[in-house]
Amino acid sequence: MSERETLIFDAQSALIATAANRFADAVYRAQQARGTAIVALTGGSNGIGLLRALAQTPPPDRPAIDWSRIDLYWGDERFVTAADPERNAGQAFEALFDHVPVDPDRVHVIAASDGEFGDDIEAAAAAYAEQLGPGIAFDVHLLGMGGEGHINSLFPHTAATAEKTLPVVAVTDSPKPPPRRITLTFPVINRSREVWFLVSGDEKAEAVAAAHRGADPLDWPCAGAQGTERTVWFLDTGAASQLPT
Ligand SMILES: O=C(O)[C@H](O)[C@@H](O)[C@H](O)[C@H](O)COP(=O)(O)O
Repeated sequence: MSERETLIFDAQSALIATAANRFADAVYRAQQARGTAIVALTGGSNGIGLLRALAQTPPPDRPAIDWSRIDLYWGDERFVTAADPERNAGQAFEALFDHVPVDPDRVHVIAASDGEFGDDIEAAAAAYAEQLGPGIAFDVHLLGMGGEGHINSLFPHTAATAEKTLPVVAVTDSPKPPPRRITLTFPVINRSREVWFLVSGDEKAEAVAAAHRGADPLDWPCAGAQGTERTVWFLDTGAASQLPT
């Protein structure tokens, strides 16, 4: 039975600090249980803030992360050139992975528009699906969320959000720029053991409330993501402000 946990913090910094401690713990538990931890990362201020926090010296009660036994994937990526500062992967490397000993063979970035597949976004999406392999289950899938409820590049009332089979799709008309993106879809997100939402700001409150009342994911994509074991909402008071008390 999947559990939902909703944690509310006074400040974004406290949200990120707690998420970082829980992340280290989840990685440690996964590595103990299965030898490796498989995680899906997200961009945005909280997703990158979490990585920055993990780059700092850990507090004494946080387990040290064995970076050599972690498989890294991304929930979505902007289909821009490798050097474009908009790339989630580039931001993640700058924040953390340039500074810790990850195994390059376990870092699964989504292709850039000047990468192996050139400008062929469909080929890049198909290659990412190959990299995931059949039946992948992330130990933790991190998610940021937009004010209209988008997660990864799953926007309201779009084919990507309605996708029921393919694990990865190309988006070519994203309502939020840049228009071209590659995203994981619900069939793979919802095989994750744990799904964590990292959400701050009043402008996210309506979407947070919609997800908590079980709205239609086509209207509010955030309502469609759940972990098989646990779904955790890390919220600041602004983002939580429309939840029933
Ligand atoms: O791909 C994008 O355009 C953004 O990265 C976006 O999906 C972001 O992750 C969320 O809007 C949450 O962002 P914040 O954490 O900054 O609120």
